[in-house]
Amino acid sequence: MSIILGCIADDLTGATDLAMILVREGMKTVQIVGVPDENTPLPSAEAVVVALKSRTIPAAKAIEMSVKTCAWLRAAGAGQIFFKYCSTFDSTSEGNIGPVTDALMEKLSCNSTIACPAFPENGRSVYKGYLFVNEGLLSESSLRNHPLTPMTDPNLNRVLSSQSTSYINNITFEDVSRGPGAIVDALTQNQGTGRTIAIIDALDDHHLRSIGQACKDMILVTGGSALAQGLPDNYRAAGLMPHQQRAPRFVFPAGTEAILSGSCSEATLAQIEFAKAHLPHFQLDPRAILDGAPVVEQALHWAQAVIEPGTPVMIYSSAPAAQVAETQHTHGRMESGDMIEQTLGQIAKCLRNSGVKRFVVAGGETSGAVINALGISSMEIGPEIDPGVPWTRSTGPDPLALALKSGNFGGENFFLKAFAIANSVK
Ligand SMILES: Nc1ncnc2c1ncn2[C@@H]1O[C@H](COP(=O)(O)OP(=O)(O)OP(=O)(O)O)[C@@H](O)[C@H]1O
Ligand SMILES: O=C(O)[C@@H](O)C(=O)CO
Repeated sequence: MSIILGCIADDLTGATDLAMILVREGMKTVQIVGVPDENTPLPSAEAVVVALKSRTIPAAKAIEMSVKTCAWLRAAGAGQIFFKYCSTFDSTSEGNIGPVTDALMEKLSCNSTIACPAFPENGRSVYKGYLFVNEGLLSESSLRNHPLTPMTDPNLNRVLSSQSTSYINNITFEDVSRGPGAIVDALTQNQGTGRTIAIIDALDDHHLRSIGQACKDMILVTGGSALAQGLPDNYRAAGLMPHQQRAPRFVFPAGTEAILSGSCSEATLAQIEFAKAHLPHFQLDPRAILDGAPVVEQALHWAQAVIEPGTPVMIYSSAPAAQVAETQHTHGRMESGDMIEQTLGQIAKCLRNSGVKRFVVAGGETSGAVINALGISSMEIGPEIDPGVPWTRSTGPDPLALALKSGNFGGENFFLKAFAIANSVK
């Protein structure tokens, strides 16, 4: 089977978020982890989402990984490429978003694409080129304190212009609300200005579906996961996929359960507080990790004494912004982030070896580290827990169930809800 849509996601939780939206819209979707190569088997799927860990790495490396992935997806038959980044436009100031978009346009010989991070179901909207999170501007949300990519400018044109060599313009909601024809007209006005990225307003899913329809002939589309919801209808209209198909059955592997969190977002901190009242929990001390103390052994020793079927354990390094800033001040932002991620990855590996089969992991970078440590190379998508977060199952022998949660996603009871769903599926 030749694939229709090829997606490049800059982190792991973002990739599962996108894959779930495609599945929800009726596309057979498989997620691959890491840059695919000649040894990567071609999945039997209509859409392939490749999860990279390229959001916070140097731009040149992010370009290299994304361009290689794009070449693989094109060779596998993808007629359209989707570059997925965060709905809060998370990137370092040098970006991966601008440089990777430029490089993909170059690679695909295209002069025009769009950028739209809006995800209305999760409170992200773009209005007059400004990114809003719930009721306020991005820069007034907790994302201004993100441990790796603090977002302090809500003006997407300014952010992208500082990262990209393309011409950046805006298509505002007045055009978007007039429907796909008006959006195509607005995009056509860019022609002749050289390589152009249009930042498109979207306030609701109806806008996103119109934008999706307007992009049917665009070889490269960039944005948040919700932008993809309009694309499968284009493929159906073009006769590339059937109008209806049944989702494959999703079976949860039997075994014990664990939550691992390195996310320091406000949503995750509230979810941890909620879960602490119900589950055994163990807080990792970042200073001990950074000082080389035997933290992995200590966490495992604790876990082995309390874990039992039906009682998930929760191990977390998550801490409020002031504590994170203190750790970063003494040990460096990327360095401390990386060491804490590696520690959670090692803990995951040891827990798997001791019988844990169902993991909930909070945080995009943390999920990337955990999946790498577990050696997982591809995943199938299962039931939705909360908007943007599905259960997934690793492919191959001895599968694991994994729920990879973006930092800011999920309701307060997310961790308990995830296991309740897993235990209700027979
Ligand atoms: N106590 C801590 N002090 C400093 N850094 C921490 C601490 N705990 C975790 N970190 C680091 O903070 C970063 C959190 O990023 P991660 O992407 O995992 O979560 P997130 O940003 O909330 O999620 P997402 O990217 O999905 O929104 C990781 O690099 C993690 O190692
Ligand atoms: O788009 C989002 O907000 C998420 O899928 C994500 O990428 C967070 O890391």
